[in-house]
Amino acid sequence: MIKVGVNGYGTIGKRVADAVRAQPDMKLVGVAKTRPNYEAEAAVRKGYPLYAAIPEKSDAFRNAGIDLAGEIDDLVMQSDVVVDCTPSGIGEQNRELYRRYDTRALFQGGESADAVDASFNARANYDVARNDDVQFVRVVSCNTTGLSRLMAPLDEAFGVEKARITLIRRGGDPADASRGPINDILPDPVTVPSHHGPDVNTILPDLNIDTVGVKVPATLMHLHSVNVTLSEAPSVDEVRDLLHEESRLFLVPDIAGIGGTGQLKEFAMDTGRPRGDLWENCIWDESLSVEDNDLYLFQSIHQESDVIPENVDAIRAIMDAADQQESMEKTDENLGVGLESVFGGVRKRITPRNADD
Ligand SMILES: NC(=O)C1=CN([C@@H]2O[C@H](COP(=O)(O)OP(=O)(O)OC[C@H]3O[C@@H](n4cnc5c(N)ncnc54)[C@H](OP(=O)(O)O)[C@@H]3O)[C@@H](O)[C@H]2O)C=CC1
Ligand SMILES: O=C(OP(=O)(O)O)[C@H](O)COP(=O)(O)O
Repeated sequence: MIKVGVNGYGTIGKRVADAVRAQPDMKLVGVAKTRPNYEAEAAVRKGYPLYAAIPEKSDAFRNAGIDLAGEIDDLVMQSDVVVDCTPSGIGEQNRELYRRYDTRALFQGGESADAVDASFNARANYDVARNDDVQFVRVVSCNTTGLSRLMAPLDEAFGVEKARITLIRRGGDPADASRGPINDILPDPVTVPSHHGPDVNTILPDLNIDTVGVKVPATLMHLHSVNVTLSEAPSVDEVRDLLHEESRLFLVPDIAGIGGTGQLKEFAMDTGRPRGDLWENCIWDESLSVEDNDLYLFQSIHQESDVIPENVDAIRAIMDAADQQESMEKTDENLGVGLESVFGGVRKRITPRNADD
């Protein structure tokens, strides 16, 4: 049983805590927060032991009538792995805390690649974390996760000569009031190519990729306009079959009438996904096209949740508790990852286990 602590219980941290609880081979030791706000209340209601992330602020919890299980040092001592989900840049400051107790730690995309021993994506480079010398691993950002998951199978099957991606980035998360209201369209970053390409190269070092980013007044999901020049010229159906086999790529069927991210999120909520989360890349099936060697498609990324299964797999990888296929299948099964439309014509995914049937 892997004992897991979550330091930082916000957009990502609360989802990681729920995902860890859903894994039979993991035990959630507790979650750490700095203040007794509505998210702390939710943690208590879920029965998650609450720890004071900043010991000097412990009284705020007691004064609010919330019993603490301890302070952050206690959480770190009791955990095999801590998933640091603090705001960008704070994770790096916590490294000494984890080192003090020889506790492995996962960081998120807001931390620098230089602050860790390895950057991680389960589909593209799972084994990079399975090394005794690796104490700190970064689960790359939502955009880099979405790009790595797509590029890995394309490169393996057809070879990628050059990828050019335009990222239409949401302006902020729905609950992130500090960044709204938003009313502009910004080249962001204005410098091109953007940081996303080099970030994908922390996962796929040899991939030839250029990215540009804009920010728009939206909060629900990111949208990627993808062009990939392949070494071969596959048919659209060959590309479709390849992508369909990937559990974390959802081909949005045209018959579903899903025209945008709002309807995608509605679909997720209608199907009973917790918080309306979409752990998968959502690729518009109708957008798939191949012109000579050039593949084009649109995909949407749910920034608040696509990194969640990646964190679960990174826990097993950093503990060397499972290989890539075993971990991804276990994560997908226990979390419920792998959207399939109920509409006719959507073939059952051939998983490695089924492939021999
Ligand atoms: N949101 C997104 O779209 C994505 C974010 N990420 C990355 O995930 C990380 C977390 O982001 P996100 O969840 O959005 O951030 P949030 O602001 O939603 O949550 C961060 C949480 O950390 C807590 N916190 C603040 N300071 C500390 C501290 N010193 N010690 C412990 N906890 C603290 C805050 O809780 P409190 O109320 O207690 O202060 C807050 O709830 C960042 O690196 C980000 O780049 C990655 C992918 C997507
Ligand atoms: O943290 C994120 O976005 P944010 O910094 O706009 O909140 C997401 O990880 C996306 O970041 P990216 O667009 O730099 O990949």
